[in-house]
Amino acid sequence: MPGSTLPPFPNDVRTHPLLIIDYELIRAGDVKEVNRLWEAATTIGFWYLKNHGADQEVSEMFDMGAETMALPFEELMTFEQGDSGQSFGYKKAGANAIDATGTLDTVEFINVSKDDALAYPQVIHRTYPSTVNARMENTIAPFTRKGLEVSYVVLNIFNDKLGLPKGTLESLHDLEEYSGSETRCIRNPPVQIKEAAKIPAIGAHTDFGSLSFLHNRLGGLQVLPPGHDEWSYIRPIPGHAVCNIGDALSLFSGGVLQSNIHRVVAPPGVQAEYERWSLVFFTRPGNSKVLRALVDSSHIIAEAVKKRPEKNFETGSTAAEWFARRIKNQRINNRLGPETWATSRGTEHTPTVV
Ligand SMILES: O=C(O)CCC(=O)C(=O)O
Ligand SMILES: [Fe+2]
Repeated sequence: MPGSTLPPFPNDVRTHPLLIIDYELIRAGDVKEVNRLWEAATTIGFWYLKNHGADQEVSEMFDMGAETMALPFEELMTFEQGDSGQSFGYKKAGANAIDATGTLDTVEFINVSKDDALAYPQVIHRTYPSTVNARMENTIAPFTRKGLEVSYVVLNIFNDKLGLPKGTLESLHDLEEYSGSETRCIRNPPVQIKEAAKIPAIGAHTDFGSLSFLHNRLGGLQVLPPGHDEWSYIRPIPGHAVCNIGDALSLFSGGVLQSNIHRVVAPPGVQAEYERWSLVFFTRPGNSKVLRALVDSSHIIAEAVKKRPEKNFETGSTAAEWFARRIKNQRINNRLGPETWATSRGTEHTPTVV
């Protein structure tokens, strides 16, 4: 289980360094630290976050994940996401494609909606396995609140830097509006045969929403930094979250904020022999919000859009539609051919390396 003695991340694999941002400093408005966050957000869209104060919540969420994945498979399957584009619920390994040819993913995960977590015992979107219910109020809701708190701090900084009227990004992520925001606890089994280690566990993608607050114990997360043609690992650092920007913020900001492509492969070296657990809180816009560059509210965004006429920042899609389209078309049951994969894509460029 996560937290037990795990072998260290090896030193002989390619890694990409990320800026380490101090949450306490950005929360207090430290100008230098805010500028470092802005640099990370506008170059690669990934950074480490330290001093986030969520260690206890994270550890309990991993316990929730382990308890849930230990339930009988048949029971978990009664809480499945399904094929309609709904994200909340259980996803078995092999339910998603990881590429255009329909190769299957190897991870199972449990997604819990922020709306269900915060309203519990009221059911907003769906019901969950008993292990999730048992920890809804004491584990999942506190982690959800922590993820949202971090996101609002970061969103308000971006709001300022983008020259948007006060509260614009926050209102696009109105706590009161139902949204695709969710927690996800992921389990990837150890690789049995060496060959399998070469196949990604989660295929190359950009995240669907605005901000992701990710916690890793073992390696396996890789990024393809802008201008690079080789994947690099992100080295997990104990107590540090990895934060990244998703499609929605990239679109709202006219591409100023970077939604970078990433994937998950087997952990490197001897770490491959261990189960890989990861945990994410995804902050996504309110369901009704239209994904488009906020050109009318910020001259910075208007200028950025003008400079990139080849890019479409007018999706004509609400956050709910964007999200459902991506989820639905990566489900293997919905696959008709490579075009289904293409329909599941967001703002990511097509990587030329595999
Ligand atoms: O497990 C990880 O490290 C990353 C997971 C991820 O990229 C995702 O669920 O979107
Ligand atoms: Fe991701």
